[in-house]
Amino acid sequence: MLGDWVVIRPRIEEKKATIQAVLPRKSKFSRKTAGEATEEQIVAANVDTVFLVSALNQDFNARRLERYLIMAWESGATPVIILNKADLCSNVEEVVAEVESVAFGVSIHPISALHQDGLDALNQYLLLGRTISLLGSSGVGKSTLMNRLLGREEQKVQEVREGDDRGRHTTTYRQLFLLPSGACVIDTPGMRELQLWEGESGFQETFEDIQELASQCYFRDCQHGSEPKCAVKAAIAAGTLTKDRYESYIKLQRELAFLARKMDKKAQLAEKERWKKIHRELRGFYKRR
Ligand SMILES: Nc1nc2c(ncn2[C@@H]2O[C@H](COP(=O)(O)OP(=O)(O)OP(=O)(O)O)[C@@H](O)[C@H]2O)c(=O)[nH]1
Ligand SMILES: [Zn+2]
Repeated sequence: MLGDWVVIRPRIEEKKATIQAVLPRKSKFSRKTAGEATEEQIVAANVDTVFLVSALNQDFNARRLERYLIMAWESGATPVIILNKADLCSNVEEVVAEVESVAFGVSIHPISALHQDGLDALNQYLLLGRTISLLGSSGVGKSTLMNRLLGREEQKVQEVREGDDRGRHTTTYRQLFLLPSGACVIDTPGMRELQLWEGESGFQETFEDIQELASQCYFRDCQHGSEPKCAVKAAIAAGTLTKDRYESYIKLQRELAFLARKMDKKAQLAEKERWKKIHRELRGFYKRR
């Protein structure tokens, strides 16, 4: 898996190396496999820091950022928000304040990859042995930033050799870059197509403010509908919680619940199959007696 740390045994004469062991993963980015099946597909492993890149010349989309934050927290990596194209924005501080209001305690760095402004602030994440990854919509400047970090225009693609437990080897070309500082950057198309997957704990962290409010509702199982003494509704009325953010919370909650139900169904089917097989085997066993 892209990002895995492995123990290798060099075979000097053959100019080859064998993977002896894969170290336990600290974090993983996964997505649903395409299509109907809800299977987990790991896209990248051991990412320490994920740069959530957006562009300051586009309308800031708080809802999209919330999704990205969920994925980042869920993966086990630490999210850092990069606001690129600061050169095209006249109210950077205003936007930073707006971003702060949806991303509690997450570091925010306005930069211009094109003009190499503000990049020094990123050095703290690019330490020897650390792995970072870039996540963000098309056109926000991820490739430009990558090239700046690399200190060269050309992206070099490293070959990653993987083996599965059957010992069969497949060679896949993915993108893992080594920076001059000794940090690794993972830039795979897979990271760019991430979909929500089991975002439960990431969801809790992203919507900490609403969770906190909900804990103050009079009824413990308050649905924030027609219940009296609802802290969530009170906050919306008072303007301390925006309606948009609350609606986004509800929408993402539904999405996650839907995913959970789908996975549940799959688990039930698998259990049924398992019992069918056991019964078949038992029948065979009694017949033979
Ligand atoms: N003005 C300005 N333009 C930038 C900056 N960074 C990138 N760009 C431009 O934005 C465009 C898109 O940049 P890319 O680096 O290709 O964006 P990307 O996120 O890699 O896009 P995808 O590969 O489609 O995901 C290019 O024309 C860049 O020159 C910046 O800081 N300021
Ligand atoms: Zn309530």
